[in-house]
Order: sequence, then structure tokens, then C-alpha cells
Amino acid sequence: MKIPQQKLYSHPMSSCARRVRLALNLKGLEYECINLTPLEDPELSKINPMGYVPALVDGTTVVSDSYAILLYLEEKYPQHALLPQDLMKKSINYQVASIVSSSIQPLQNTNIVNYIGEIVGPDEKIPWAQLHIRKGFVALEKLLVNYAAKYATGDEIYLADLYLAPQIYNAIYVYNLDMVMSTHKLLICEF
Ligand SMILES: N[C@@H](CCC(=O)N[C@@H](CS)C(=O)NCC(=O)O)C(=O)O
Repeated sequence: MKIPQQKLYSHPMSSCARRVRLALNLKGLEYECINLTPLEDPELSKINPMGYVPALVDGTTVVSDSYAILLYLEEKYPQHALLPQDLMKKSINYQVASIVSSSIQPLQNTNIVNYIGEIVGPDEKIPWAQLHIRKGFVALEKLLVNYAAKYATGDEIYLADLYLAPQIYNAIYVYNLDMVMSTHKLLICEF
């Protein structure tokens, strides 16, 4: 039996790890998926000092944080490019990745939502997450209005889609937001 060269430290419900799982699958890379509980598992904190998933071990290289992992994979494994050639479209992909990873996901991450529950009140957890997800997607819709086709920036799956699909999944299934059904929802079901 061939042992995969890559190990992905992941969690089934992690949107950040899903981005990486999508990329690994699109690039046709075989990997071992190791599911751990973030912030609690000592094995994970040895690999990623933040104690978060995802973290990737590729031979002797260790990379944590989904953005860094995706850029690393893109450079090392150029098959199924995650970025379009067109500079404007490329910059839209960067912006989507940045909005999701800095203005949406961290604000609805479990540890933050639980913290809001503790200091403000348990009934505020879901509205807090919904507020920030909604705000982010209102901006994303404006950003993508002239680019969206089958996927976020055209008819190919690019970086933006790897950020959008898991975030849309979380919005619908974790935070009960009424999002329009999209191909992104279908995409995420596959991985
Ligand atoms: N910027 C990091 C964020 C990592 C992150 O927030 N991971 C979440 C899962 S999506 C996590 O491990 N959360 C643990 C928790 O909140 O308990 C990335 O993109 O990888």
C-alpha cells in the first residue's frame, strides 16, 4: 500500500481545513487526514503553535494556516491552478480570500462565539455570528457582481471558491442563515 506523502491535520467541521481539503482534491494529491480537536490536542500544538487546524505536513515541510498552505500547494503543485492568469481576476480572488479569512471566519469561530456567549449572554451567540457573516457576504456580493458565472470569478474553480464554499456551508448549517443555494454548496458536499 502506498503511504501518502502528505498529512493534513484537520477537523470535520473546520471551514479553514475544508479550504485545504478542496485544494488537495482539486490538485489530485493523496493525503492522510488526521482529525483532531483544535486547541485541546497536544499533538496539534506541537505542529501549529496556535493550536488551530489546518496544518499540513508534506514530507519534511510543515505549514500551518490555510492561506499559507494554499499558497505553498499552489507553488509546489501547479496542476489545477488556484489562481487565474488575469491580474484583475486574480486580485478579486485575493480579496475574497482576505474578506472571508479576516472579516468573517474569525468572528464566527467557535472559541469567539463561545466567548461572546460567556461575556454577553448565551442568546447573543447566534445573532453575533449571523451579523458578521451577513455583513461579509453583502460586501462579497458587491465585489463579485461583475465576475461571478458558474463559480465566483468565472467558470473555473479558483481560490475564492475554496473560501466561499466552506463559509456558505457554515452560514447555512451552523448558523442557520438563509443563503441562496449555490454551486458552492454542492461543491462542499463532495469533500
Ligand atoms: N487563519 C487560520 C485560522 C484557523 C482557525 O481559526 N481554525 C479553526 C477552525 S476553522 C479552529 O481551529 N478553531 C478552533 C476553535 O475555535 O475551537 C487559518 O486560515 O487556517
